[in-house]
Amino acid sequence: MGIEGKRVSDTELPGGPPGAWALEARGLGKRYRRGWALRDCSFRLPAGRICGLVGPNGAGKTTLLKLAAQQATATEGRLATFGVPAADSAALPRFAYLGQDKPLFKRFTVAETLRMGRELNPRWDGAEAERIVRAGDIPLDARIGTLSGGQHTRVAFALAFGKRPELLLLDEPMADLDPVARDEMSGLLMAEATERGTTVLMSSHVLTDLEDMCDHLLVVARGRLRLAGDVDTLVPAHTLVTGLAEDGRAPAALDAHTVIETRVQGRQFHALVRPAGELSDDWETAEPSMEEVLLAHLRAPDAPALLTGASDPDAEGNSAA
Ligand SMILES: Nc1ncnc2c1ncn2[C@@H]1O[C@H](COP(=O)(O)OP(=O)(O)OP(=O)(O)O)[C@@H](O)[C@H]1O
Repeated sequence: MGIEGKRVSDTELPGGPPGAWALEARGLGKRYRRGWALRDCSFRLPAGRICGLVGPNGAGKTTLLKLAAQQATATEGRLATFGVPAADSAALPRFAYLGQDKPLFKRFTVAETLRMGRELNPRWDGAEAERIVRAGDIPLDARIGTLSGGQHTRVAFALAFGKRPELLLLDEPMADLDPVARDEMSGLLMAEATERGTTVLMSSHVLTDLEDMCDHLLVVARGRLRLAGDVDTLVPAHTLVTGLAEDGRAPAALDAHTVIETRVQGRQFHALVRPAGELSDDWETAEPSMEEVLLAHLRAPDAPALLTGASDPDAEGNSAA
């Protein structure tokens, strides 16, 4: 992708065989009649990560998930799931997709829905699917059309988990769950990832959920990838800087660094930067939280992109595939 920002060199991940990447995109783009929903998107998502997919409304998150889930076809570029082209039928048993609308047959009962899951999926884990449904006190003989929004979501989760996928693609999965169900589902997701090595790619606007759960991030804005990498390399690549403003503006010396966002309040400026060397001793510095980094990038969608470590397929030493 046309990255003008700097890249942080890899510290942990090797180039790895193609299967090491749950997803690998190269120059991926999707154009609808109104224009490009996603463009020039290149990244790798290492297997086993819980990845938050973040971006403003209309950024291209659902489009990316749909391309990975065979719900849409790419206009340009390539996307692979565990080294298999994402549009290939061989990729089908390896992922489960929970879209925003979570379509289920309204006339089916919950039991019939789970039975359908068993018949369609060779690796079906009926005990797990039923456990998830029962934990929400949902009667197995209830028709899907009579369930509340949150109950409907729980059954959709049960279907997705029951499939025992290697990659879970979730589009704002928690949106209509109550706080207890949210907590339970996020616990399930984390258990899946740690116990089975399941990779999760999950879009959400709830930054606190992402901060609690995710160890990896993809940030998109205006159809372009803005951030990709492990939280513990992406977040420390940024610094919060506070100091005295000069003539009501952030000091010119700040321009030596990659400035994501600046604000002036009274006599002081506050900035989030990616330091390109030593920061002035005149300024106070602090490590930002993940939420602070994400909010700054959401407010500044045109900030230079950053892909850390093995996330960047075009970085030196990462171009094995
Ligand atoms: N089927 C479609 N036909 C035409 N345009 C579409 C279609 N689906 C998405 N788009 C457009 O593509 C762009 C990206 O949409 P997408 O749904 O991927 O965004 P998003 O990041 O998931 O947004 P949100 O956070 O609001 O769910 C938007 O401008 C949207 O209007």
